Amino acid sequence: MEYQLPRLTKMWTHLERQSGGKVKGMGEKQIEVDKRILRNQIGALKKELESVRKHRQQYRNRRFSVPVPVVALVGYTNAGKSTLLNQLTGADVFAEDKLFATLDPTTRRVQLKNGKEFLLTDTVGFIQKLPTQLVAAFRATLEEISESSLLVHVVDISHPLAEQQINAVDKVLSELDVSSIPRLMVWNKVDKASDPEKIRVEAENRDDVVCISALTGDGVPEFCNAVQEKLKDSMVWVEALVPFENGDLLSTIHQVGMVEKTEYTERGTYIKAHVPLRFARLLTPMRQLCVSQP
Ligand SMILES: Nc1nc2c(ncn2[C@@H]2O[C@H](COP(=O)(O)OP(=O)(O)OP(=O)(O)O)[C@@H](O)[C@H]2O)c(=O)[nH]1
Ligand SMILES: [Mg+2]
Repeated sequence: MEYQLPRLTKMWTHLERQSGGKVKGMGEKQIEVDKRILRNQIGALKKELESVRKHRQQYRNRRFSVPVPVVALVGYTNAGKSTLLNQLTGADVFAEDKLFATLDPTTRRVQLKNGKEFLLTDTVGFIQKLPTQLVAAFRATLEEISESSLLVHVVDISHPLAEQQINAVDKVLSELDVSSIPRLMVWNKVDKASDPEKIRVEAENRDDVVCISALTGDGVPEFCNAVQEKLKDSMVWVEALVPFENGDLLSTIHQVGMVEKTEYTERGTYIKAHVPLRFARLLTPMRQLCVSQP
């Protein structure tokens, strides 16, 4: 609409010519009416965007109180992000609509068979040359990305322009303040590629690339493992003594962290693990307890 606004005038020039000046006044009035309608619509949409934004902020705040890592799917439009989300929250992986699983329409809770879990956020697909006015409309998605623990870049590797699409996504990401967030690249649609074996070999030779087919589920377990490994990058190492009465904390550590060692002592459970930073803060008193031990 912002694109249309200054161009409205041209739509009426044919009328002017047709009726030789007589209707010119009328046409101009009509333009004013059209412009006003457009401006009102733009205003209403902006208000709506702002309320969506506030709403999502509230969701995120609530989500912050639960220390589950957030993984954001990013990528060029049509790369298969939504398909991957569906595949992960479908039959192979247990996913449930409870608590923060329904926090917003595109974030789902993914619970793996090994008891680990993370939140997976599907985002709006990127396109080349995102117009600046559109960036406002994408803001909610972009905010979601900047607050996640891991960015999964989904690529349609069967696409002839895959390389250019990767660059376009990287460019958008470089314009956001997300360079500190770990990344994982996923080559999707291997099933559709002309030479899947060649692509698999190439992916194996590279760090940070996992080959999958979101449609058939091929490679998805390996993808989950890679996500777990990568999430470790955003976690901190803690050693803590958790009193028995805080048993619920222990199960949360197992759910969201990577436990290396547990030992049952008289004073509680001694645990060594990688946990999300926010959660580590929660454990602070117990960490001191551990340090003060002889
Ligand atoms: N053959 C094949 N097709 C796939 C695969 N993954 C996704 N697709 C198809 O690709 C199309 C786009 O998939 P989406 O999941 O909607 O892509 P998206 O990245 O969410 O797209 P946007 O929402 O526009 O950003 C759909 O028709 C999918 O069925 C795959 O692994 N193999
Ligand atoms: Mg999608």
